[in-house]
Amino acid sequence: MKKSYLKSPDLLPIRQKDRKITKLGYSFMWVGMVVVLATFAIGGAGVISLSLPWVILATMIGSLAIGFFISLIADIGIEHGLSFPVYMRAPFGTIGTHIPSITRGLAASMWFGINTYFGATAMNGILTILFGFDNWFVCFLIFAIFQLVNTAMGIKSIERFADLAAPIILLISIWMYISLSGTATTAGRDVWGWAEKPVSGSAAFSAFLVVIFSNMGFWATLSADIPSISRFIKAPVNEKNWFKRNKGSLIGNLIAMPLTQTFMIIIGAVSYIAVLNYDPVVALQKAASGIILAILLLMVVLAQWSTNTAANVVPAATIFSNVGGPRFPFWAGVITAGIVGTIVQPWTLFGVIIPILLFVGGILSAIVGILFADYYLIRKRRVNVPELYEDHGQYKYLGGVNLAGFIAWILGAVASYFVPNYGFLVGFVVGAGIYYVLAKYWWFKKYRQAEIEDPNDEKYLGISVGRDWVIDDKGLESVFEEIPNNVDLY
Ligand SMILES: Nc1ccnc(=O)[nH]1
Repeated sequence: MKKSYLKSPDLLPIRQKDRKITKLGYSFMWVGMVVVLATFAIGGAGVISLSLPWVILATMIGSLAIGFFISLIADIGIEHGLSFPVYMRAPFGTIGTHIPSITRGLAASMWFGINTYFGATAMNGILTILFGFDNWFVCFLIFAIFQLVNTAMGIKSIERFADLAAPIILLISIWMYISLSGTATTAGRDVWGWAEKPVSGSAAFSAFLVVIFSNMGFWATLSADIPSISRFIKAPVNEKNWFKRNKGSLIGNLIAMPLTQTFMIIIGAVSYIAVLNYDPVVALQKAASGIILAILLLMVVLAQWSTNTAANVVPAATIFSNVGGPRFPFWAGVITAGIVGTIVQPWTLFGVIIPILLFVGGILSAIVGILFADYYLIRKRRVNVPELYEDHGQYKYLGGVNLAGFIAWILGAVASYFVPNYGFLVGFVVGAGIYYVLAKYWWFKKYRQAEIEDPNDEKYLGISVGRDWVIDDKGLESVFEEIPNNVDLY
């Protein structure tokens, strides 16, 4: 029997028994994701015009805010086990999903390349110290392959690496903080009071906003496609309370992430204050040497690695596998992400990272707004999941495209582009507002949606009514918790 293009095996809903990420594991994944050289850049850029306490305050506000949005969207993965590109078939259509999701896939691949490049320079530094070997491009290729293999081995393998790397990373970063603040003091600069070109009044306010929205834009990527990860988080069955059901994700998003993010921003700032360069690889090379430097550089390698697998390769590979159809499994998506991330020549991108972050944050924030409106406001968390996998089902709309989603996305992205200082919020509000009105009063009047017409819990909810969505080649079955696990239905 010919398989539907929409039924890639790696994109089917994740069942309860296959959800393997624990609360603690997810928090470790966040520590692993947050510690990455690009995070330091926000701190370093911040202390150019603001003193460190203000940069910290702005970071806490920004990362808590984005953690809140991440948590909202993560419920799609937790409730239904759906990944980002598959859920996006609802607000954008079974074909339309590809345009916004490839946008995100490209951003993720670029990040992969940037992070791999900096990891490769650190690895090169280590090999130079130990063996006198010096060729960063060879290091780039080797490092890329290690990370891709780690990702292709699946989400549990990523978590295991984070469990190992996160504690090491944290310990070394404390050490890094101490040694860099020593360097700053020696240079006669007070870590807690210094700013390179301090500003005041409205310029200070707008610098404060830039730090808030850089932090939000930074993780805006994950607030869109967190379902691709959260679908693997263990969650309680039959739990109607949103907070209790999402506990595994909330602790990571609202505690582990903001705390680590703030700490890393401090390190980036301190390294800028110490050596006037927010690339800690450079800062470290000025502040240490020999075997100590090699250990510090090892931390950079681990940090880049644990960010890349979870935050970049998983999302990109999930998306590419969705584009490629059932013959294009997750691992093929992983390889694609690696190739794309290399050919964009990421070593040229780091200098323009803050403007890119704000820009991409804006584009993605409209998508987050649309997801929020579609999932919570319009469908009220009920989803006719089997139809997401049907070529001619209710999400086909007009030739596979939901125009309400596209119009809202374009207007939201444009709006956020014109107010870059408030990028994420404007994109979110405009995207959500326009989508809500268009979808409710126009599109879904034309294209009827079963879960909106009949918002039945038993039919359209997932884990909170004990359901595992099971998509079968032959049709549309779903299995309830009442059926014992050991009965093989198919
Ligand atoms: N999605 C991402 C955001 C920030 N940094 C990354 O490496 N990836």
